[in-house]
Amino acid sequence: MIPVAPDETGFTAELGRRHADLFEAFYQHPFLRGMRAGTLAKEQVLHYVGQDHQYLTAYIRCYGLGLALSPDREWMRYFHDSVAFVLSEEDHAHQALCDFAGTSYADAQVDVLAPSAQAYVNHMMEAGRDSLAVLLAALLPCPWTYLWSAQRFLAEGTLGEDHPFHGWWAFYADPSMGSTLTRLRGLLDELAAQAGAAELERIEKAFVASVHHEVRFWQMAWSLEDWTPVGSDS
Ligand SMILES: Cc1ncc(C[n+]2csc(CCO)c2C)c(N)n1
Repeated sequence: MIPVAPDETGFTAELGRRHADLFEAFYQHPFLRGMRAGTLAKEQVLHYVGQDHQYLTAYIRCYGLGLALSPDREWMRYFHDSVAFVLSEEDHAHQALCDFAGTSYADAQVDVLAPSAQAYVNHMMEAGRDSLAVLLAALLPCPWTYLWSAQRFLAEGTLGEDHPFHGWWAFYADPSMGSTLTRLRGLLDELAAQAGAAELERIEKAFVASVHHEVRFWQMAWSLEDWTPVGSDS
């Protein structure tokens, strides 16, 4: 299953088609399989929550970079609304995971980003030093992979109210998530239509790197990645 409907046109639709294999790798990663089956260990879920809260903080900063690059007030409104959404809403998704782990959100907080989360954050922040279009391309896989996965899983019809991660899946399948994604793709389509060949190449590179980082974020949580020196036994 690919993340683009057959009748969709435009630059981001082509991006989605060209890199559908990476979206599939995201969906099939053992961590997300475990989110579907409800079989993850509590420590894996908590590792994800702690890292993801930090990731979202960085994501909000990137919206701030977008605000600084905004050519007009319409763009500013987009970033303003987006900051407000992540700042006040996205914790709800984490809450469902904390409930599963029997931990408070406050206790799930960490102050050090694991290597893979740090690499993703660095990539997005760096994209914000290029152009508005490159920044949006780096930010796009975040809502796109989550929304597409949640809608795909819900369409399978096996998500009951009693699923341990019901709140998390329902949050990302919500129509308000859909409008965030549609808006972001529309803005990037607009910018891409005016971009030259060199910028288009950087846009695609930034997008592809972020989809890779999304898959690696699962791997980080799945393997409880931290800064223990690689190859040591402890
Ligand atoms: C690693 C990681 N990637 C994507 C999301 C989902 N997400 C984060 S911000 C945002 C955009 C608007 O809310 C979305 C969909 C996440 N939580 N963590």
